[in-house]
Amino acid sequence: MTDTALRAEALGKRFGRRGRWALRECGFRLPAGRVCAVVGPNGAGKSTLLALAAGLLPPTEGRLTVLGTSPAQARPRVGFVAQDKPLHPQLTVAETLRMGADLNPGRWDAAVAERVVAGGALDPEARVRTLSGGQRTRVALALALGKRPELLLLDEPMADLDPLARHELMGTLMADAAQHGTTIAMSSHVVAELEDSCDHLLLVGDGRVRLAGDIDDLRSAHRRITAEADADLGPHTVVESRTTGRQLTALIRPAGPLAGDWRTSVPSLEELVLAHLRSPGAPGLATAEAAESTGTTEAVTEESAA
Ligand SMILES: Nc1ncnc2c1ncn2[C@@H]1O[C@H](COP(=O)(O)OP(=O)(O)OP(=O)(O)O)[C@@H](O)[C@H]1O
Repeated sequence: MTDTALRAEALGKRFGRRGRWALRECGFRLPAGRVCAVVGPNGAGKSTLLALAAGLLPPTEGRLTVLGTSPAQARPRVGFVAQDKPLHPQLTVAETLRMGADLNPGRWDAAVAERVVAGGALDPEARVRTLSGGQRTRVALALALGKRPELLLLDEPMADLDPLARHELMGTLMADAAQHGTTIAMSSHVVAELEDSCDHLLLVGDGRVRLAGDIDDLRSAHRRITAEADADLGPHTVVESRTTGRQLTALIRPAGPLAGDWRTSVPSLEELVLAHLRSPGAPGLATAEAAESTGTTEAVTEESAA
């Protein structure tokens, strides 16, 4: 078993010869066994990245390695729930699960698939086309989990689920991942919801990787500070700063000791993500374990996001 679930090297994807680059020069590593939040603004390239990892799109340049091999070869070991949850509308729920079993001989975990469906009290004889958006999501998740994947790619899986269903399915996902050591890469716009379940972050902005690494490491590499308006932020990397009256508040990456009269705190995941989203020009950061080229002994390596 490889210790790296995903490795991107100078990965780029452009739709059409003259189209815009959806992803460009992406380099990162996602260690196996992590639950990774993939976040970023609309159009940042999150779905494109997940579709590349699922082997549904070819890269335009660079390379993406999935579970130590090519995305196409890894496909039997990868579960993917796309944003639009494509399913066969004319099949019933029970037939859909039987199809999952037929397509994954020797791998299919009927118990987990049935548990996911049963949680929503779905009628097994209901046709997929008659299901609500959230109910369809449940069937798509059952198919993906039943495949007993080593890597689960989820594109905004919780978007159309009610709060109780979110809570219940997130719990099922996390328990299952912990029990089987499954790696999860999950895109979402609800950052606060990811804080409890994810331990790894990939922040994508304008087709580039802005932050990559263990969430606790990334948080502790930053500080929220409050200081006098004329405070000298000197050698520190400033992600964002704002002056109101005589007070300066900022999110920085310290490059040395901080002034004693500053009030400082470690940012939450949401504060960290929001600050980087508000400042698309701020320099990116990949922790050593998440940087594409490993072997560095530094705790963090900085990359210019220029
Ligand atoms: N099939 C396609 N053909 C042409 N352009 C595409 C296609 N799919 C995506 N794009 C473009 O690629 C860029 C990245 O899109 P992508 O769907 O990956 O973003 P995203 O981060 O998932 O956005 P959202 O949060 O809105 O789902 C966008 O500029 C989008 O218009």
